[in-house]
Amino acid sequence: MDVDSGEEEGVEGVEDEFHLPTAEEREQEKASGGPDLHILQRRLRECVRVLNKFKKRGESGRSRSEHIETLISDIGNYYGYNDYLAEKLFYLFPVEEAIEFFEANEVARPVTIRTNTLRTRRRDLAQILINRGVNLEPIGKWTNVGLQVFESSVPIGATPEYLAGHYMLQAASSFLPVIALSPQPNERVLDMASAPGGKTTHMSALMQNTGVIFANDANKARTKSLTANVHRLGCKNVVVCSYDGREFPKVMGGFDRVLLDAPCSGTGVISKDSSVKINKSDRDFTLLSHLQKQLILCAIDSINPDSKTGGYFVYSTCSVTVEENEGVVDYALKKRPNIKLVDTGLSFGREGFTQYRGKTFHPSVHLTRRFYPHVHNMDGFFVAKFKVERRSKVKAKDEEEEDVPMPMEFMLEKTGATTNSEVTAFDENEDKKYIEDGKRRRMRAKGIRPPPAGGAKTGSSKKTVAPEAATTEVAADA
Ligand SMILES: C[S@@+](CC[C@H](N)C(=O)[O-])C[C@H]1O[C@@H](n2cnc3c(N)ncnc32)[C@H](O)[C@@H]1O
Repeated sequence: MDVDSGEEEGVEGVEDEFHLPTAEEREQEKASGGPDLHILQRRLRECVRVLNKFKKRGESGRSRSEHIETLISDIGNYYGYNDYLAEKLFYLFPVEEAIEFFEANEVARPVTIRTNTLRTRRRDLAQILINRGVNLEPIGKWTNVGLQVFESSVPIGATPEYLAGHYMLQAASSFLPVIALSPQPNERVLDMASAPGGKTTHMSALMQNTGVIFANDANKARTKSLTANVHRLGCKNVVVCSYDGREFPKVMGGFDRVLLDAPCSGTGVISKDSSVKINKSDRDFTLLSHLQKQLILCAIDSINPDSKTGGYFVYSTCSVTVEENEGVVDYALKKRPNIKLVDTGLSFGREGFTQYRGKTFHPSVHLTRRFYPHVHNMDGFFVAKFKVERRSKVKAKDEEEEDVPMPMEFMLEKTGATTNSEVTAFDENEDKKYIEDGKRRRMRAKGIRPPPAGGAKTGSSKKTVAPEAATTEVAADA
């Protein structure tokens, strides 16, 4: 559908006849089998146009939220989403862009392949495939192994080169978390949810078949295709295993790098699997984000913070919802004071949300990256990269300045206070013991032996404790 924002005044004459149906009229419409396609198309276009300049174009007596309600319901009907998901996805974007997103989900993404550098070079692979009648081109400057297939006179998943493991049929978005993780030769790496192995085999190639990758997946049946891909692509540094990711690091730990390409709702890959449009409910998102939060902590705890070459962790999903992405990342930051977000190293992608519909995330969440079908012509995707440090180092670091300033919500969260006034109205007498303990700990950290407990002077009782001091103390204990 072509979304016309109606910026030109010339179209106003025709558009003025538009009438937003009342709730009653919409009920009647529903009862008679829903509005026909042309009415829906027109209404979608008109609602977008009105919402773009609501003050000027809004129907008198009808609110902005009435227009939005109708628009979301019409999006659901027109593109075939349940109301719940239509609304959830709609609010990710400005009005006009939301329509572009829903439209892009109706179009298949380009077919892309990843050259397996363990077996060949991209230039050689491209030449052989061109000779077989495949029309292709490098995907973009950001990858030196990807090729986009425009058309092919042979089935791209059954050429002799495919069978010999010279390439992997892989969505362009799937390259991104591996590029961000950037595993190095001779490292010990965990791919916590790895089947069918697109990312595992990519990592194996970047590590030049050295070191070791534990390719895990909880679903044993799916590890068959994982093992098959590992063999076909000639990856000799991969050990396949099947544990629930939540059993790590008990089963294994001490990794230089970990990738958690988490199980997710798949709202980024609707063009591939349109069943997502109707089969996801509120409960699914609650359960998924709960699992993702459990997995992310286990992934973080599986990393060796003393790794000489790494100490990095990447979290990714093929979903665009905030609770599966920024919400999970923010949760991990709160639960593990020894991690920080770092730049993904990816040259494109939109910044992650630091605020969303009344929720505020840690400011460093802007370092995460979002990818969209209508913007980047690839599946919807999310990538976050963390550096994991020793917990004791974090204690020492608390004496220094934070890399990223802590917003008030975080101070409250970490101090256990629930309102701003609880921090500022700090009762020094009541908390004397804790202040003393804090001072003694800081002295010990600086190598000074503190006076015996109870004997130290706490200074003027009027002196207020800076919220930062309260925060770092709690963080150091966490
Ligand atoms: C997005 S897919 C992984 C795709 C894979 N990384 C690739 O590139 O080919 C998510 C995977 O998580 C696995 N999974 C689901 N729950 C899990 C759990 N609790 N622990 C480990 N893996 C899990 C699923 O079986 C699925 O294969």
